[in-house]
Amino acid sequence: MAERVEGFNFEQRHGKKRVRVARVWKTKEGKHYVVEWRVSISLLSDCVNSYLRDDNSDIVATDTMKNTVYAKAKECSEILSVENFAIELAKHFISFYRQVTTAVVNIVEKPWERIIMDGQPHMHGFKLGSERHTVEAIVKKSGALQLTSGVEGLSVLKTTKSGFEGFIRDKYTALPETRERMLATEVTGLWRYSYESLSSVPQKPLYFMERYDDVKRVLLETFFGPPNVGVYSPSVQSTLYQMARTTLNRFPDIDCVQLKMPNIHFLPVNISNTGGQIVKFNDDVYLPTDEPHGSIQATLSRFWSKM
Ligand SMILES: O=c1[nH]c(=O)c2[nH]c(=O)[nH]c2[nH]1
Repeated sequence: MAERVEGFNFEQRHGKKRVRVARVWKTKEGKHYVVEWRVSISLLSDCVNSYLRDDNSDIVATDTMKNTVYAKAKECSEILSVENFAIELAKHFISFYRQVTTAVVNIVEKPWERIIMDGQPHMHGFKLGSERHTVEAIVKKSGALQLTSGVEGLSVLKTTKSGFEGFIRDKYTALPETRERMLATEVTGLWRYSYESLSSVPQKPLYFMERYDDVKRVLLETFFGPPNVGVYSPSVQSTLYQMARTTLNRFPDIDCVQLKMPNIHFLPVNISNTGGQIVKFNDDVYLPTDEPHGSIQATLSRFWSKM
């Protein structure tokens, strides 16, 4: 949203980043639910006078934005998905302030999972899982919506059914071709929902929580293949594409999927000394590494998607 000021193009936004809030809900039977969110808000608003004329009369203070996170968390008397909370917050900013034209709310949910003890779900005990659920809700004054959910830190590894062959060989190429290697990555995924207005969002409070679990399941099933036989991966690229394609085919209300899948290398270990070979690699002993890593990402969207 650029505007012209003093003969320049000018774009601005302001907000509060990384506001941390936890919310607990308790049923009459004593079962507790907890979420922990890291909320970032960014407002596009008509407040150019604060930049140009030392006039803050159109500024929503970022401190007020922070307080609003806690006030809205308090107001949510029933458990709700992180998507619905993001939409509620954004809706507040665009409807409460005449100056605000667009609200952008990003939230990362910390993966607190209910503890199971002796096969029994604990009433109020939780442990931290690994991957994080993310959301971005962009809401305009008109009620137009862009809703993108995601997962980050989804670390996965398979010990076989992966290879890499037929790539370009030149004077700098040393990598042998293989049909047997480890495949490890940390998936970052984003998927954009097709709901393009506040009024079209499904009303069920836990709809997007279920979707998140379902999308994750599809991503994992496609990566690993069936439990007993797996599925062969000819490259990270091919597996990534299958994961994105299956997601779009399975979920009609998702228009666009972006996946980032770094290729995290496990190097074969071979060690020799003058006396001979100490360790000979036989698809068994590896050197795990973080860096350098391959970087592979792609976005797949339906023809009519705007992303
Ligand atoms: O699946 C892979 N894709 C690549 O692009 C690549 N490049 C590389 O060195 N190893 C691999 N593996």
